[in-house]
Amino acid sequence: MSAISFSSVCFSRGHCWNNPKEFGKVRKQQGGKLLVKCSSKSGNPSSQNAVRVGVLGASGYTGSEVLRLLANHPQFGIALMTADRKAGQPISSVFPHLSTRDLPDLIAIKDANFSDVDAVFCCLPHGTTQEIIKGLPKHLKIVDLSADFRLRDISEYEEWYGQPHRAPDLQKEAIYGLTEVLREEIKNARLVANPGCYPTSVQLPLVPLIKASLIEIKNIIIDAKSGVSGAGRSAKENLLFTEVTEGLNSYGVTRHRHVPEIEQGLAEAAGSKVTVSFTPHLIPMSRGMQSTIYVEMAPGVRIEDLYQQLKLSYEDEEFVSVLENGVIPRTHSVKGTNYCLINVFPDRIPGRAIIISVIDNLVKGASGQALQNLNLILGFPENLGLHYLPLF
Ligand SMILES: NC(=O)C1=CN([C@@H]2O[C@H](COP(=O)(O)OP(=O)(O)OC[C@H]3O[C@@H](n4cnc5c(N)ncnc54)[C@H](OP(=O)(O)O)[C@@H]3O)[C@@H](O)[C@H]2O)C=CC1
Ligand SMILES: CC(=O)N[C@@H](CCC(=O)OP(=O)(O)O)C(=O)O
Repeated sequence: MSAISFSSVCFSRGHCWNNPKEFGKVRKQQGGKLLVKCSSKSGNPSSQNAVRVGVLGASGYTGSEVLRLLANHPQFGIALMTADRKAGQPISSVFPHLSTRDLPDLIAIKDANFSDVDAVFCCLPHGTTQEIIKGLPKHLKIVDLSADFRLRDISEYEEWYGQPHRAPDLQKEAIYGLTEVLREEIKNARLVANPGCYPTSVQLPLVPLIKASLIEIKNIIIDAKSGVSGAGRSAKENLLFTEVTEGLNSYGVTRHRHVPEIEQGLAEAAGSKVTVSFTPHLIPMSRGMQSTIYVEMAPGVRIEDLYQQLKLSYEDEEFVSVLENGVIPRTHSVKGTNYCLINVFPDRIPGRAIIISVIDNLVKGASGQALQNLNLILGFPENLGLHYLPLF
């Protein structure tokens, strides 16, 4: 990263954004000074100005999504990509849709040389990640997409993940990466624990409402649904087409490992313990996630108060939008993008509200938010490389 100058270089408007409003936002965010330069070839690791990025677990779904997003990033070049079973293979044989990019072959982590790498996205299964990150050189900035550093209390990690935490010192250093909520802390982090997909979709609507004491912190019910890519790419019987298609499958009923992560974030917003009822479901689509959340409003609070609070909280946020009154968020509208769309509706039971939040589990729920976080850590505009319209 030493080759990068973060100041006084030009910003090619045509290449980076085509939306003058967004361009204006970046100017504002950077105090009117344009800080980065667009390289002519996205994702080119040899670019003189590129931050050299490693993608650990590039043969998995979130890893491949990082590769897709980085193809549109003017400053991050891919220096190395690792795999486990697929080590030694070119990316074209693992993900043919990425074969048009000039990318390095997949290698095993033990063969990776990080001396020339600035930052890594760690897209590995939880449980294996702690040991791997512990062994990485200290100069690396790390965004970890697994659950291994999300729970501040390591005894809680052991309880929910069924094994003792293997890097307690690193856990103390890790910053939880819910960007819109912890932006300032993330800017100074070396290791960011990127949130889980369900916890992202739940905390984004609930944190501002809890902070403003507009909803009760008891009786929160979360009914959540995920596309099948949420379960990763490795083969499992319950993920076969025949098991998933034309049906709805509840899982993790009464005890899903995202419960402590959700409760941790909501408790921080409330300043006291919060418990939630949470049931996830697998639905027959490849990507996308919806959380339908049932809450009790605080005494005297009206649905309009919830709506206005959410609007206010996210009015300056590019990636979280509160829809117009009455418009129902749909997973179609966020497919392939880093957006979270939210809306709030009055329940027919007086005093209760229904909140709907949608994200793409692989983007805002994983690789997109991870890129948002790495942009922040490295001092770039946080939306760099994240301008995608929905695939619908
Ligand atoms: N999928 C999603 O929507 C989300 C996932 N996450 C989290 O992100 C992480 C990655 O998820 P996802 O991409 O879906 O998972 P995948 O199963 O699709 O990919 C896992 C990757 O890790 C590699 N790998 C597996 N075991 C090892 C090991 N022992 N040592 C080194 N590399 C290994 C695999 O290599 P190979 O294929 O070559 O064996 C593959 O590249 C997980 O922790 C997941 O929980 C977070 C939010 C959302
Ligand atoms: C559909 C599906 O199986 N989804 C995964 C969650 C994906 C995710 O966010 O997982 P991490 O916490 O591991 O990062 C699950 O329920 O375990």
